[in-house]
Amino acid sequence: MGGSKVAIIGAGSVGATIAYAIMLRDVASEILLVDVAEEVVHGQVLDLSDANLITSTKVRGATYQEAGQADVIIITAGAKQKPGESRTQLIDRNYKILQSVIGAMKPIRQQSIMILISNPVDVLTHIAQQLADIPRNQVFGAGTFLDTSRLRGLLAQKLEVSANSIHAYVLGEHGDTQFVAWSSASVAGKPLLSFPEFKEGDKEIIEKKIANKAYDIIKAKGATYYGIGACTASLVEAILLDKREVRPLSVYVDSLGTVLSVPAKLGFDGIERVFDIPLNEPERTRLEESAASLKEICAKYHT
Ligand SMILES: NC(=O)C1=CN([C@@H]2O[C@H](COP(=O)(O)OP(=O)(O)OC[C@H]3O[C@@H](n4cnc5c(N)ncnc54)[C@H](O)[C@@H]3O)[C@@H](O)[C@H]2O)C=CC1
Ligand SMILES: CC(=O)C(=O)O
Repeated sequence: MGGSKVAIIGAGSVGATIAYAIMLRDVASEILLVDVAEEVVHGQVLDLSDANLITSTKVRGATYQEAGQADVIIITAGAKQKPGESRTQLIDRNYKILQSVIGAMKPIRQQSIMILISNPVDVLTHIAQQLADIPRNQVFGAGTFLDTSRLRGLLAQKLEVSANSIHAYVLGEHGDTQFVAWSSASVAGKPLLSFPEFKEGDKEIIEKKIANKAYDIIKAKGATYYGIGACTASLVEAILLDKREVRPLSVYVDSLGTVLSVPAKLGFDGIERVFDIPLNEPERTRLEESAASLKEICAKYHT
């Protein structure tokens, strides 16, 4: 493991929480923090380095150029939603920030893996794939991994089994057009919809709760960061340890001509395979609608 460097661009709430979660997993030798707010980087480095007794991961401030040479580059720089604001409403501000951040890191090391977190994550991933000058399968977004964690948490409570033992995905946009692939959800090889604890009416209630969760957290405390911190640290571990985990991630889907979340295999080389998950007719329609809505936004930002 010696020598793995993870750069985090944007040292605000999300960037610092991702750094902290990576440090607790002890999978990287060094974390490089970059932010336009130098005082924020200074404070985060001082604070995070106090965890030194329980981790061997070092943390320091760095330049964009150093970050561009890291093994994994995580982009969290940018504006966050105000209460009631949608993720897509951030696009104008965060497109400009992404352009300047990628430009400042260039030339990016050809083997680097880039993970997009800033919102709207699907659109920004698409743009980053065009700008970064590294292979497309090495640039992906956290997508609906966090929403899927939210889904499995709710199902775990209902079925009284561990969230890890539930196979179910939120797919499409990490945003308002996302949907749950109920028809393929299962526990112990048994379709979720066949469990007596799970009622038809639960689908709509659960889907609404997941779609609204970020809005509810932002209304209550201004930002979400623990969930994405934990999810992103596990993605970094999957890359550095070549775990080949299957996660719903923002990837380019050839058949849809855009970037959105479908299950994908993640390992040392980045996205190593994109899976064509079986969907019923209404779910297929929702995936296509999600793609159409993202394509409309992406069309305005083509480089
Ligand atoms: N994909 C996901 O599941 C999630 C995405 N997010 C997104 O993450 C982003 C960050 O959220 P927070 O950390 O809460 O915001 P924050 O405001 O706490 O931090 C953002 C940081 O970006 C920095 N920044 C701005 N322009 C920069 C530049 N050109 N170079 C380097 N740093 C720059 C700011 O100085 C600030 O420190 C938002 O877009 C938010 O919507 C948040 C939670 C989950
Ligand atoms: C902010 C955001 O994208 C989330 O918590 O899902």
